Amino acid sequence: MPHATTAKPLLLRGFEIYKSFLTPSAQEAMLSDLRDVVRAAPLFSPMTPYGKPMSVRMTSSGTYGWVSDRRGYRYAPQHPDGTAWPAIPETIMEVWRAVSQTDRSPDCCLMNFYAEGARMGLHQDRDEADFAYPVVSISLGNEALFRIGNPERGGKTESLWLHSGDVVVMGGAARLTYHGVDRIKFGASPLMPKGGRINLTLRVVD
Ligand SMILES: O=C(O)CCC(=O)C(=O)O
Ligand SMILES: [Fe+2]
Repeated sequence: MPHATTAKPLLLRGFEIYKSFLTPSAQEAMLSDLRDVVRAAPLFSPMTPYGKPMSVRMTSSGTYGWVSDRRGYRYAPQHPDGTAWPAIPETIMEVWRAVSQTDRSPDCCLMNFYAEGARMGLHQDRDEADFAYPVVSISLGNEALFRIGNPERGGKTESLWLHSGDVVVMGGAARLTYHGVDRIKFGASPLMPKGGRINLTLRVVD
């Protein structure tokens, strides 16, 4: 498995943060797989139930993908264009197997694309059936200011910059901890010369 380190993660409010988990060549291999995913399941701009488009563009791989429209947020077995989601690439599955501490496979790999100005408000990931399974997050491309709150709404928060190749495990007592992305440092990066950030989250859905 071509990741740089399995050294002990940093712990921040129960989130396990593996800095530089993926080597530059592992990131390149993953990005190449993601180009195939996007060809099969194009990025789309989800509508919030309030009728406002989200600033990130999204797609998924796996048995389920995450969709959002005026009917609300949910996991769906098909892309909005009606086709099945492509399989989760093996380069991504390897990360899950290395850090998730479960034998269960993920059902969904949600891909968020952050263009200039995109962000994600503080939220909990709670559309999954069983919160005993972690959510595993992989960052590629531009750095993101990631904010971590508390298991309940409100209270003090802490932020850190996530870099390309970093992996975060949101599990255990922190599985329902609020988190979000305040901003990205948009610009050319070695991995993505045109700029932008990709975040992948692996999830057990049902
Ligand atoms: O982009 C990130 O780092 C976090 C994404 C996220 O929280 C989500 O997709 O639920
Ligand atoms: Fe999330």
